[in-house]
Amino acid sequence: MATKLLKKPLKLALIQLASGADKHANLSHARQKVLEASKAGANLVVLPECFNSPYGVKYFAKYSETLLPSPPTKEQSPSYHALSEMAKEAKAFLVGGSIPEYWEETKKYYNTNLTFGPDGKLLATHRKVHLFDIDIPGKITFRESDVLSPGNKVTIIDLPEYGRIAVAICYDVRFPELAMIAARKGAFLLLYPGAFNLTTGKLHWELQARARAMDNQVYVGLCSPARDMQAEYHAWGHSMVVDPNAEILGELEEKEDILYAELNGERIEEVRKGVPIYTQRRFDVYPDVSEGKVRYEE
Ligand SMILES: O=C(O)CCC(=O)C(=O)O
Repeated sequence: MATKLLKKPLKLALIQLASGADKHANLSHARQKVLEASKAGANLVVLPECFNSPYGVKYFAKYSETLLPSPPTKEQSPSYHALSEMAKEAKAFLVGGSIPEYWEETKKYYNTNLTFGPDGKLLATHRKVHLFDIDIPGKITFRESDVLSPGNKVTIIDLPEYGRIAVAICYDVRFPELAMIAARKGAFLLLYPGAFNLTTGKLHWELQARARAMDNQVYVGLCSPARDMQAEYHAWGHSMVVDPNAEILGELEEKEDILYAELNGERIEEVRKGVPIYTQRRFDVYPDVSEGKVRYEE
Protein backbone atom coordinates (compact mmCIF):
# COMPACT_ATOMS: atom_id res chain seq x y z
CA MET A 1 0.00 0.00 0.00
CA ALA A 2 1.42 3.37 -0.99
CA THR A 3 0.29 5.43 1.99
CA LYS A 4 -0.74 4.21 5.39
CA LEU A 5 -4.49 4.41 5.99
CA LEU A 6 -3.87 5.22 9.65
CA LYS A 7 -0.89 7.53 9.79
CA LYS A 8 -0.11 7.22 13.51
CA PRO A 9 -1.33 5.03 16.38
CA LEU A 10 -4.66 6.02 17.80
CA LYS A 11 -6.29 5.22 21.12
CA LEU A 12 -10.01 4.62 20.72
CA ALA A 13 -12.50 4.75 23.59
CA LEU A 14 -16.07 3.43 23.35
CA ILE A 15 -18.23 4.68 26.18
CA GLN A 16 -21.00 2.23 27.06
CA LEU A 17 -23.07 4.92 28.75
CA ALA A 18 -25.91 4.42 31.23
CA SER A 19 -28.57 7.03 30.46
CA GLY A 20 -31.97 7.77 31.93
CA ALA A 21 -34.92 10.05 31.29
CA ASP A 22 -33.23 13.33 32.35
CA LYS A 23 -31.46 14.81 29.34
CA HIS A 24 -29.52 17.36 31.34
CA ALA A 25 -28.24 14.65 33.70
CA ASN A 26 -27.37 12.43 30.73
CA LEU A 27 -25.34 15.21 29.14
CA SER A 28 -23.35 15.93 32.27
CA HIS A 29 -22.77 12.22 32.86
CA ALA A 30 -21.57 11.86 29.26
CA ARG A 31 -19.17 14.75 29.84
CA GLN A 32 -17.70 13.06 32.92
CA LYS A 33 -17.13 9.84 30.98
CA VAL A 34 -15.65 11.59 27.94
CA LEU A 35 -13.19 13.40 30.22
CA GLU A 36 -12.36 10.12 31.96
CA ALA A 37 -11.58 8.58 28.57
CA SER A 38 -9.42 11.51 27.53
CA LYS A 39 -7.49 11.37 30.83
CA ALA A 40 -6.78 7.74 29.98
CA GLY A 41 -5.22 8.96 26.74
CA ALA A 42 -8.04 8.43 24.21
CA ASN A 43 -7.68 10.40 20.99
CA LEU A 44 -11.07 9.35 19.61
CA VAL A 45 -14.08 8.90 21.88
CA VAL A 46 -17.44 7.41 20.92
CA LEU A 47 -20.84 7.66 22.62
CA PRO A 48 -23.79 5.32 21.92
CA GLU A 49 -26.96 5.73 19.88
CA CYS A 50 -29.55 7.99 21.59
CA PHE A 51 -27.03 8.65 24.36
CA ASN A 52 -29.02 11.39 26.06
CA SER A 53 -32.52 9.92 26.07
CA PRO A 54 -34.30 6.61 26.48
CA TYR A 55 -34.39 4.69 23.18
CA GLY A 56 -37.84 4.13 21.70
CA VAL A 57 -40.15 5.43 18.97
CA LYS A 58 -42.32 7.29 21.49
CA TYR A 59 -39.34 9.28 22.79
CA PHE A 60 -37.99 10.66 19.52
CA ALA A 61 -40.24 13.74 19.30
CA LYS A 62 -39.99 14.58 23.00
CA TYR A 63 -36.18 14.54 23.05
CA SER A 64 -35.61 15.96 19.59
CA GLU A 65 -33.46 19.02 18.96
CA THR A 66 -33.06 21.39 16.04
CA LEU A 67 -29.66 21.33 14.36
CA LEU A 68 -30.28 23.40 11.24
CA PRO A 69 -29.34 25.98 10.27
CA SER A 70 -25.96 25.08 11.72
CA PRO A 71 -24.71 26.00 14.24
CA PRO A 72 -27.94 25.88 16.25
CA THR A 73 -28.45 28.05 19.33
CA LYS A 74 -28.07 26.50 22.79
CA GLU A 75 -31.85 26.53 23.16
CA GLN A 76 -32.31 24.72 19.83
CA SER A 77 -29.72 22.08 20.64
CA PRO A 78 -28.19 21.77 24.09
CA SER A 79 -26.63 18.48 22.97
CA TYR A 80 -24.78 20.06 20.03
CA HIS A 81 -23.15 22.58 22.37
CA ALA A 82 -22.48 20.05 25.12
CA LEU A 83 -20.75 17.70 22.65
CA SER A 84 -18.72 20.49 21.12
CA GLU A 85 -17.55 21.62 24.57
CA MET A 86 -16.78 18.02 25.64
CA ALA A 87 -14.61 17.47 22.56
CA LYS A 88 -12.74 20.71 23.22
CA GLU A 89 -12.27 20.02 26.91
CA ALA A 90 -11.12 16.46 26.21
CA LYS A 91 -8.93 17.60 23.28
CA ALA A 92 -10.18 14.53 21.43
CA PHE A 93 -12.25 13.66 18.40
CA LEU A 94 -15.77 12.90 19.59
CA VAL A 95 -18.31 10.77 17.73
CA GLY A 96 -21.39 11.95 19.58
CA GLY A 97 -23.51 8.80 19.40
CA SER A 98 -26.85 10.00 18.13
CA ILE A 99 -29.73 12.24 19.13
CA PRO A 100 -33.24 12.62 17.71
CA GLU A 101 -33.32 15.64 15.40
CA TYR A 102 -36.28 17.75 14.22
CA TRP A 103 -36.37 19.69 10.96
CA GLU A 104 -38.72 22.60 11.47
CA GLU A 105 -39.13 23.34 7.78
CA THR A 106 -40.23 19.86 6.74
CA LYS A 107 -41.55 18.67 10.14
CA LYS A 108 -39.41 15.55 9.85
CA TYR A 109 -37.44 13.69 12.49
CA TYR A 110 -34.07 11.95 12.10
CA ASN A 111 -31.72 9.81 14.18
CA THR A 112 -28.61 11.95 13.89
CA ASN A 113 -24.94 11.68 14.76
CA LEU A 114 -22.71 14.73 15.26
CA THR A 115 -18.94 14.32 15.20
CA PHE A 116 -16.66 17.03 16.57
CA GLY A 117 -12.93 17.72 16.36
CA PRO A 118 -10.63 18.43 19.35
CA ASP A 119 -11.14 22.16 18.68
CA GLY A 120 -14.89 21.76 19.29
CA LYS A 121 -15.75 22.28 15.61
CA LEU A 122 -18.40 20.12 13.95
CA LEU A 123 -16.71 17.74 11.49
CA ALA A 124 -19.67 15.76 10.17
CA THR A 125 -23.34 14.92 10.54
CA HIS A 126 -24.73 11.46 9.80
CA ARG A 127 -28.46 10.79 9.70
CA LYS A 128 -29.28 7.09 10.06
CA VAL A 129 -29.75 5.85 6.52
CA HIS A 130 -31.48 2.52 7.20
CA LEU A 131 -34.32 2.81 9.66
CA PHE A 132 -34.78 0.05 12.22
CA ASP A 133 -38.07 -1.52 11.18
CA ILE A 134 -38.27 -5.15 12.22
CA ASP A 135 -40.99 -7.57 13.28
CA ILE A 136 -39.97 -10.87 14.88
CA PRO A 137 -43.23 -12.36 16.22
CA GLY A 138 -43.20 -12.95 19.97
CA LYS A 139 -39.82 -11.26 20.32
CA ILE A 140 -39.51 -7.71 19.07
CA THR A 141 -41.35 -5.29 16.84
CA PHE A 142 -39.78 -1.90 16.25
CA ARG A 143 -40.72 0.70 13.65
CA GLU A 144 -38.49 3.74 13.59
CA SER A 145 -40.14 4.79 10.34
CA ASP A 146 -43.39 5.51 12.23
CA VAL A 147 -41.68 8.71 13.34
CA LEU A 148 -38.27 9.03 11.68
CA SER A 149 -37.19 9.81 8.14
CA PRO A 150 -33.99 8.30 6.73
CA GLY A 151 -30.79 10.15 5.99
CA ASN A 152 -29.43 9.84 2.50
CA LYS A 153 -25.65 9.77 2.42
CA VAL A 154 -22.53 7.83 3.31
CA THR A 155 -20.53 9.65 5.99
CA ILE A 156 -16.75 9.59 5.71
CA ILE A 157 -14.77 11.85 8.03
CA ASP A 158 -11.15 12.94 7.76
CA LEU A 159 -9.45 13.07 11.14
CA PRO A 160 -6.47 15.39 10.61
CA GLU A 161 -3.13 13.67 11.34
CA TYR A 162 -4.72 10.20 11.53
CA GLY A 163 -6.73 9.33 8.44
CA ARG A 164 -10.36 8.68 7.61
CA ILE A 165 -13.12 6.98 9.44
CA ALA A 166 -16.74 6.26 8.58
CA VAL A 167 -19.67 6.74 10.92
CA ALA A 168 -23.09 5.13 10.59
CA ILE A 169 -25.78 4.25 13.12
CA CYS A 170 -26.82 0.84 14.44
CA TYR A 171 -29.12 -0.81 11.86
CA ASP A 172 -26.85 0.73 9.17
CA VAL A 173 -24.30 -1.95 10.12
CA ARG A 174 -26.50 -4.58 8.45
CA PHE A 175 -25.90 -3.04 5.05
CA PRO A 176 -22.41 -4.08 3.94
CA GLU A 177 -22.50 -1.65 1.04
CA LEU A 178 -22.03 1.35 3.35
CA ALA A 179 -19.03 -0.27 5.00
CA MET A 180 -17.49 -1.37 1.73
CA ILE A 181 -17.88 2.05 0.13
CA ALA A 182 -16.20 3.72 3.12
CA ALA A 183 -13.37 1.17 3.19
CA ARG A 184 -12.76 1.46 -0.53
CA LYS A 185 -12.63 5.23 -0.11
CA GLY A 186 -9.80 4.73 2.38
CA ALA A 187 -11.41 4.52 5.84
CA PHE A 188 -9.29 2.68 8.43
CA LEU A 189 -12.14 2.42 10.96
CA LEU A 190 -15.91 2.00 10.78
CA LEU A 191 -17.78 3.25 13.83
CA TYR A 192 -21.37 2.40 14.67
CA PRO A 193 -23.03 3.88 17.73
CA GLY A 194 -25.80 1.29 18.14
CA ALA A 195 -28.38 -0.16 20.48
CA PHE A 196 -29.06 -3.75 19.50
CA ASN A 197 -31.53 -5.67 21.68
CA LEU A 198 -31.56 -8.99 23.51
CA THR A 199 -33.01 -10.87 20.53
CA THR A 200 -30.86 -9.71 17.64
CA GLY A 201 -27.90 -8.73 19.81
CA LYS A 202 -27.14 -12.25 20.84
CA LEU A 203 -27.22 -13.55 17.30
CA HIS A 204 -25.93 -10.72 15.15
CA TRP A 205 -24.03 -8.00 17.07
CA GLU A 206 -20.61 -9.65 17.12
CA LEU A 207 -21.23 -11.29 13.77
CA GLN A 208 -21.96 -7.97 12.08
CA ALA A 209 -18.89 -6.33 13.59
CA ARG A 210 -16.58 -9.16 12.61
CA ALA A 211 -18.12 -9.51 9.15
CA ARG A 212 -17.70 -5.81 8.32
CA ALA A 213 -14.09 -6.00 9.57
CA MET A 214 -13.32 -9.18 7.67
CA ASP A 215 -14.86 -8.07 4.37
CA ASN A 216 -13.05 -4.78 4.42
CA GLN A 217 -9.91 -5.50 6.44
CA VAL A 218 -10.45 -2.44 8.61
CA TYR A 219 -11.07 -1.80 12.30
CA VAL A 220 -14.71 -1.78 13.45
CA GLY A 221 -16.15 -0.32 16.66
CA LEU A 222 -19.70 -0.85 17.93
CA CYS A 223 -20.72 1.36 20.87
CA SER A 224 -23.89 0.41 22.80
CA PRO A 225 -25.71 2.02 25.70
CA ALA A 226 -25.44 0.08 28.99
CA ARG A 227 -28.31 -2.35 29.58
CA ASP A 228 -31.09 -1.08 31.85
CA MET A 229 -33.68 -3.73 32.66
CA GLN A 230 -35.95 -1.01 34.15
CA ALA A 231 -36.10 0.77 30.79
CA GLU A 232 -38.57 -0.19 28.09
CA TYR A 233 -35.83 -1.07 25.60
CA HIS A 234 -33.16 -3.47 26.75
CA ALA A 235 -29.92 -2.68 24.96
CA TRP A 236 -27.55 -5.55 24.24
CA GLY A 237 -24.44 -3.79 25.55
CA HIS A 238 -21.25 -5.68 24.61
CA SER A 239 -19.58 -2.69 22.96
CA MET A 240 -16.67 -4.07 21.01
CA VAL A 241 -13.67 -3.30 18.86
CA VAL A 242 -12.65 -5.71 16.13
CA ASP A 243 -9.34 -5.60 14.27
CA PRO A 244 -8.83 -5.82 10.47
CA ASN A 245 -8.44 -9.60 10.77
CA ALA A 246 -11.89 -9.86 12.44
CA GLU A 247 -10.32 -10.63 15.81
CA ILE A 248 -12.06 -9.10 18.82
CA LEU A 249 -9.64 -6.63 20.44
CA GLY A 250 -11.97 -5.96 23.34
CA GLU A 251 -15.56 -6.38 24.44
CA LEU A 252 -17.57 -5.04 27.39
CA GLU A 253 -20.32 -6.79 29.32
CA GLU A 254 -23.74 -5.19 29.82
CA LYS A 255 -23.05 -2.56 32.45
CA GLU A 256 -21.61 0.93 32.07
CA ASP A 257 -17.93 0.84 31.23
CA ILE A 258 -15.35 2.20 28.81
CA LEU A 259 -13.59 0.05 26.25
CA TYR A 260 -10.16 1.16 25.07
CA ALA A 261 -8.28 -0.11 22.04
CA GLU A 262 -4.99 0.82 20.41
CA LEU A 263 -5.26 0.99 16.63
CA ASN A 264 -2.32 1.10 14.24
CA GLY A 265 -1.86 1.24 10.51
CA GLU A 266 0.70 -1.58 10.40
CA ARG A 267 -1.95 -4.09 11.45
CA ILE A 268 -4.12 -3.18 8.46
CA GLU A 269 -1.16 -3.55 6.10
CA GLU A 270 -0.11 -6.85 7.64
CA VAL A 271 -3.61 -8.34 7.33
CA ARG A 272 -4.02 -7.11 3.75
CA LYS A 273 -0.63 -8.50 2.80
CA GLY A 274 -1.45 -11.90 4.29
CA VAL A 275 -4.86 -12.26 2.63
CA PRO A 276 -4.70 -9.85 -0.31
CA ILE A 277 -8.41 -9.64 -1.22
CA TYR A 278 -7.82 -5.93 -1.55
CA THR A 279 -6.00 -6.39 -4.83
CA GLN A 280 -7.85 -9.51 -5.92
CA ARG A 281 -11.27 -8.00 -6.51
CA ARG A 282 -12.74 -8.69 -9.93
CA PHE A 283 -14.41 -5.52 -11.09
CA ASP A 284 -14.55 -7.07 -14.55
CA VAL A 285 -17.03 -9.59 -13.08
CA TYR A 286 -19.06 -7.36 -10.72
CA PRO A 287 -19.22 -3.62 -10.09
CA ASP A 288 -17.25 -1.66 -7.48
CA VAL A 289 -19.93 -0.35 -5.12
CA SER A 290 -17.81 2.66 -4.25
CA GLU A 291 -17.85 3.89 -7.84
CA GLY A 292 -20.71 5.58 -9.67
CA LYS A 293 -23.79 6.89 -7.92
CA VAL A 294 -22.82 7.21 -4.25
CA ARG A 295 -24.06 10.13 -2.17
CA TYR A 296 -21.62 11.70 0.25
CA GLU A 297 -23.41 15.04 0.61
CA GLU A 298 -26.97 15.83 1.52
O1 LIG B 1 -30.30 -4.50 13.66
C1 LIG B 1 -30.70 -4.81 14.77
O2 LIG B 1 -30.96 -5.96 15.10
C2 LIG B 1 -30.90 -3.76 15.81
C3 LIG B 1 -30.87 -2.37 15.25
C4 LIG B 1 -31.17 -1.33 16.22
O3 LIG B 1 -31.39 -1.56 17.38
C5 LIG B 1 -31.17 0.07 15.79
O4 LIG B 1 -31.02 0.35 14.62
O5 LIG B 1 -31.30 0.94 16.66
